[in-house]
Amino acid sequence: MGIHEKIKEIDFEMARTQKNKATEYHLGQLKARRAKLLTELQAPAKGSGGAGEGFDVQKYGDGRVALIGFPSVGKSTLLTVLTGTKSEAAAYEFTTLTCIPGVIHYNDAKIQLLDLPGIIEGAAQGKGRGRQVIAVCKSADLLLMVLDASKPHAHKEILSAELESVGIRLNRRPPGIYFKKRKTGGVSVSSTCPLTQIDDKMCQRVLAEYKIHNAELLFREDCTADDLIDVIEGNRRYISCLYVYNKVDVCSIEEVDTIARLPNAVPASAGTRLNMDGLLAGMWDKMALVRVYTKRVGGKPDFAEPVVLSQDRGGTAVEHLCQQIHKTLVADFSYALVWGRSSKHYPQRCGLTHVLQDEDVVQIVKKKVSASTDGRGRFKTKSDAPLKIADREKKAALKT
Ligand SMILES: Nc1nc2c(ncn2[C@@H]2O[C@H](COP(=O)(O)OP(=O)(O)OP(=O)(O)O)[C@@H](O)[C@H]2O)c(=O)[nH]1
Ligand SMILES: [K+]
Ligand SMILES: [Mg+2]
Repeated sequence: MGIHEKIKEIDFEMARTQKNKATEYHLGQLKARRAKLLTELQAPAKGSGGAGEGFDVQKYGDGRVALIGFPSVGKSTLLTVLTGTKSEAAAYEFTTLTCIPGVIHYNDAKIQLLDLPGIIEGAAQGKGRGRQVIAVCKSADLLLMVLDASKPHAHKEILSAELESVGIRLNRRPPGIYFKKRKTGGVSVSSTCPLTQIDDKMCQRVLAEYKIHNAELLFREDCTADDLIDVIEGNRRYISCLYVYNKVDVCSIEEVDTIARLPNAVPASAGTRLNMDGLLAGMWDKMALVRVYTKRVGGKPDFAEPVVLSQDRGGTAVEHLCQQIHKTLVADFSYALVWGRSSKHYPQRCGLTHVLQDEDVVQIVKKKVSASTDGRGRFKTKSDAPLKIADREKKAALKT
């Protein structure tokens, strides 16, 4: 029996099992079995390398945003409008067949936008170019799920379910569960809050499905069996998503108003350039990029080209700033002076762990390099330093 049939069989069994106290554990076990099969299904086919021909696009800029949606919802039109890179748009489905990259210049940052072929129900199981599209989505920092505002809103749920089934979690954080396998001692479950959706027995049944009989579990939230499965599987991608309801030019004012009130939703029309600013602003907020302006001793901050940090790409602490500037800077780091939203006083003297905020100005002070070392210290030759002091004394003597 193939994996698809096995999944279908489990779905059938889950559908016909009544939900009650007695079947609860059995259902939990089935969920785990299903999750395992889905993971198996995603394992790359033998011999295939990365995302596939036409989809291996190099990362560029400070963040990557992917356009995902059904065919002909206006993804390519949107790419062309936002980036100026032309991606063929037409009234027939599957106009786009590969991954087309463009760049958005916004708030001094460069954001890579990727146009992709339309995907359809069943994409997760390999329909159309589903697999390749999903692989690209997994590499993105933000997804723009493009929906046709004039079409049934159920499309959003169908697409979300497809992404869910390949381990992508939209607008969610990893569950607050500490999980560690042990050699002996059985399964120990503890929690820092009341658990209303899962108990010891359920944990044991789910773990047993993964042949784990010794483990420590600590719940920091009121989690479900699905959350536990996500943590055990460990391969989930937590990605932010904006729902772009395109083609609102053909909707009534009332419909646009309803859309605008939905969470994470942006009404827009790429064809008529409606609310492109709102879309860019929404994107910027979701990406939570942190622009840091560096400043040399005695100089002005470099406001032309910020170093852009993000939680999705490593982190936003001083340490991450140093790593982005130069690979040896962390080793040479003494302290940083920080002006801006993250500092309590101007400037604040900070260490490597200090978390920066958007538009902070930072001056990095390196450890004193001994004068005899190479050119990266303040003094090039041994004679430099004493000479400067002597100069200062000479000046002072002249003044008096
Ligand atoms: N009315 C209206 N039509 C639009 C809008 N944006 C795009 N279209 C039209 O919708 C059709 C599909 O646009 P595309 O940009 O090719 O859509 P796509 O999602 O890239 O399609 P595929 O690549 O085939 O998946 C084209 O005829 C566009 O002119 C819009 O805001 N309003
Ligand atoms: K199209
Ligand atoms: Mg297209």
